Amino acid sequence: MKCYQCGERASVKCAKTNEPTCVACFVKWFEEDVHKTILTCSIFKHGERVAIGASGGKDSTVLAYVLNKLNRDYDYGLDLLLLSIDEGITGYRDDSLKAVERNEVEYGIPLTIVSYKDLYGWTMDEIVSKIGKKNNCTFCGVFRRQALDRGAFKLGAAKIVTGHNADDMAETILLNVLRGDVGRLQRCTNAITGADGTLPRAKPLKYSYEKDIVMYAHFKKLDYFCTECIYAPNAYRNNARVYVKDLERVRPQVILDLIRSGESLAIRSEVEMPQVSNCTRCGYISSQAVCKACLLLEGLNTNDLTLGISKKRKQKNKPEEKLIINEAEKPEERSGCSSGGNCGCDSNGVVVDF
Ligand SMILES: Nc1ncnc2c1ncn2[C@@H]1O[C@H](COP(=O)(O)OP(=O)(O)OP(=O)(O)O)[C@@H](O)[C@H]1O
Repeated sequence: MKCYQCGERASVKCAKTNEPTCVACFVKWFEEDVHKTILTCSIFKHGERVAIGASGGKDSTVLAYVLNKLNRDYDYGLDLLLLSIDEGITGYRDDSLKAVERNEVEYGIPLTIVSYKDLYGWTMDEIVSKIGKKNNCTFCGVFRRQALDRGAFKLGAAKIVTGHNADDMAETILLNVLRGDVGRLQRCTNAITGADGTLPRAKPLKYSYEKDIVMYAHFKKLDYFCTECIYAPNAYRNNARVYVKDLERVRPQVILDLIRSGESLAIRSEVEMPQVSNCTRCGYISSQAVCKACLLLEGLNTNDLTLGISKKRKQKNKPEEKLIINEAEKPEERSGCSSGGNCGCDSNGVVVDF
């Protein structure tokens, strides 16, 4: 087979375009594709300080490498920083952070590590030994989201970028449809979120297929850590993942189509959305008087492990949300994980935006 770009011998099939290509053309195409997303979604302003959420996994490693390259090649003028959150998971995060530390040296991007232990007084190992594996993703996701914000704020960053990819987006859209979570369904496709007062978060890989990311990391010999979190149980998200992968085998275009479907949905203007203010305890942005991280923390410190988890407690302030395509349904109350990524929590604790 010949490379569809240069006519030389093809050695790989690009997952997103389904075209045979040679390594050199694939690498160039992948970088240009991310550049195109950055431009069309107006992800950066020239001269911005940007914190890259660096977990040491494939996505954020590719993101850091490609952003660093595009920043030089296209003179974005970005001041790039690596920001890692150490959740305190022995045998998982400690190993993946070693990969980030090596990349700090290799890419010449300064790294800051913020730990749950320092911020909250608890490691995930300690939390899991107290609460067990059920709901632990809720704690981890809520804490991580806030930790990334706090770390980036401390660094003076104007924006956080994460390695969420097109497959993540497609799964998340599907999960939000399956749960009827229309508020998140509307938000989860945005390339930039955070208009509600938190630091803006951007996803430059939102149109990049996971298979292409893995291929790029392979061709560029990038140094990353490749293991699932030891505390992720059998996730409801995994069903969506398997389903999307099955569909992708039949029709690769399905991932992009799902994203475009999600992007096209809108909530009717008269629907009331949560009002955002500041947590009365920690000052962090929150749609409740006390933010979820403070509630969870209080629960841990007072042995009331339903605090911030229990559905009953949460019911009061949840606004009604309706999807434009369905007038009648009010979404079920749900508590849950805010990891927004591949957290792996089950259907008791689910939050599926980023
Ligand atoms: N501990 C962390 N520190 C900093 N950023 C993180 C951390 N965990 C996740 N992120 C950010 O959130 C994104 C999505 O995280 P998720 O847990 O879904 O992992 P993933 O899809 O396997 O990504 P990766 O391959 O980068 O680990 C990551 O790409 C990264 O940008």
